[in-house]
Amino acid sequence: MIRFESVTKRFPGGATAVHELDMTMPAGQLTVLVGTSGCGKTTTLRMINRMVEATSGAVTVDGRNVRDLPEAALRRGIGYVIQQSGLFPHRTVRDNIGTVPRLLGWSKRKIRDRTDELLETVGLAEQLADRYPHQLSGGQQQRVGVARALAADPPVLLMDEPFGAVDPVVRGRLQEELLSLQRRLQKTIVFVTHDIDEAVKLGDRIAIFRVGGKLAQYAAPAELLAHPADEFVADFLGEQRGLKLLSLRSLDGVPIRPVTTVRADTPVAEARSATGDQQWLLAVTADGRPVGWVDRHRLPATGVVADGEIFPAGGLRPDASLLSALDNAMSAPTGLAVRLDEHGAVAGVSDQREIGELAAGFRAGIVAEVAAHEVPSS
Ligand SMILES: Nc1ncnc2c1ncn2[C@@H]1O[C@H](COP(=O)(O)OP(=O)(O)OP(=O)(O)O)[C@@H](O)[C@H]1O
Repeated sequence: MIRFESVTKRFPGGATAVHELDMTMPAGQLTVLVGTSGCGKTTTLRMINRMVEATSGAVTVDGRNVRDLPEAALRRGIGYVIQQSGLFPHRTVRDNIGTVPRLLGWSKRKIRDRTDELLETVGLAEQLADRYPHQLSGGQQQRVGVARALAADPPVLLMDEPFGAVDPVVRGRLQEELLSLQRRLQKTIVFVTHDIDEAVKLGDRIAIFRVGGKLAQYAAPAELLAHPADEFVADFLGEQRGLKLLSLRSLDGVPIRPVTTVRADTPVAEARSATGDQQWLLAVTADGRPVGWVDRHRLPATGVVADGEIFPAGGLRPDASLLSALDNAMSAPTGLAVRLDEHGAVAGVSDQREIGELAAGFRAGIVAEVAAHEVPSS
C-alpha cells in the first residue's frame, strides 16, 4: 500500500505542484491519477520513488517512509515506465530489459532466462531481443519499457503516460495487455494519464486532480461516473458519462436467444428453403463466425448468400460490456446484438430492450450504493 499523508511539493521559484495531498493507493490495485496538464500528477508519482522529494508530509510504501530508505533500495522495489519508453538507445532489447537484474548482480544465465520470460509476458517475439530500440515500433518499445520495469519483479509499478505516444489501435491493445498482466501479477500500480477513457478502462480507483495538486475526487470508476462530486469533475468526465458507465458492466444476466444462421457460401435456393419464414438471417463462416445480417426477401435470384447485400454484424465476446452490446444492437438492422462464444463463433443474440433493462438496473444499483455510503452512521 502507498500512502500520502498531507504531502506538499513546492518547487524552488514558488510553484506549488501538490498541496497537502492525502490519499491511499491500495496494494495489488491499479490507481489512476488523471487531470489536466500541470495539475501535479507526475510530481505525485515521482514522490513515490523519490525522483522528487516532498517538501512536507510523508509518503509511505508498505508502512515505510520513503525518506528513510536508501534511494537504490527503494527504486529496486519500484518499476518505472514512462512515455516513449525511456529505453537506452545504444542497448539491445535484451540488455535494456536486463538493466536492473545486472545492477543486482544476477548471473548471466538467470538474466537470460528472466528476459526470455518477460519477452513472452509482454507479447514480444524472441527475435526482437537483439534489436535496438530505434528498430522497433512505438508499441513494441512500450512493451520493452514494461518488461524492463518488471524485470526484478518489483511489487510496485509507476507508469507515467506509458501509452501516450502510440496510435489509438495499439494503445487499446497495450491497455488490454496491461489489464491481463495485472490480473496475473497483481502489482500495486500507479498510472498517470490525461485520458479519462483510459482511466475508466484501467483503473480500480481513479484520482481526479485539480491544478495545484488538489484531489477533486477519488473513487472507483463507476462511482465517479454515476456520482461526480462537483461540476469540475463532471466536466472532466466529459460527455457521454452514462455511456462510459455502461462500459464497466459485463453482459452477465442478459439472456442469449437462438438465432437462425446460414453459411455465407450456401446456394440461395437452399438457404431460402432451409430457413423458413424468418426475415433476417445471420450469415456465418464455415466455423460459425458472424459475417453479417441478410434480408431473406432480398436475397439475389442466383448464387450464394454472400452475393446478396450483407449488413456487417460484428459480435460480442463473453467479456464484452453493456455499452458494446447496445452499440452492436443499435447498429444492426434487427436491433439484435450478436453474442459469441469464447472461440468467436455465434452463440446467439440478445435483444436491445433486454440489454437496456439491465443497463437501467445497473445504474440504479450504483446510485443506491453511493447513496448508502453517504448516509451518516448513527
Ligand atoms: N522541476 C520543476 N521545477 C519547477 N516547477 C516544476 C518542476 N516540475 C514540475 N513543475 C511544476 O509543477 C506543476 C505540476 O507539474 P507536473 O509535471 O506534476 O504536472 P502534470 O499534471 O504531470 O502535468 P502534465 O500532464 O502536463 O505532465 C506544474 O506547474 C509544473 O510547471
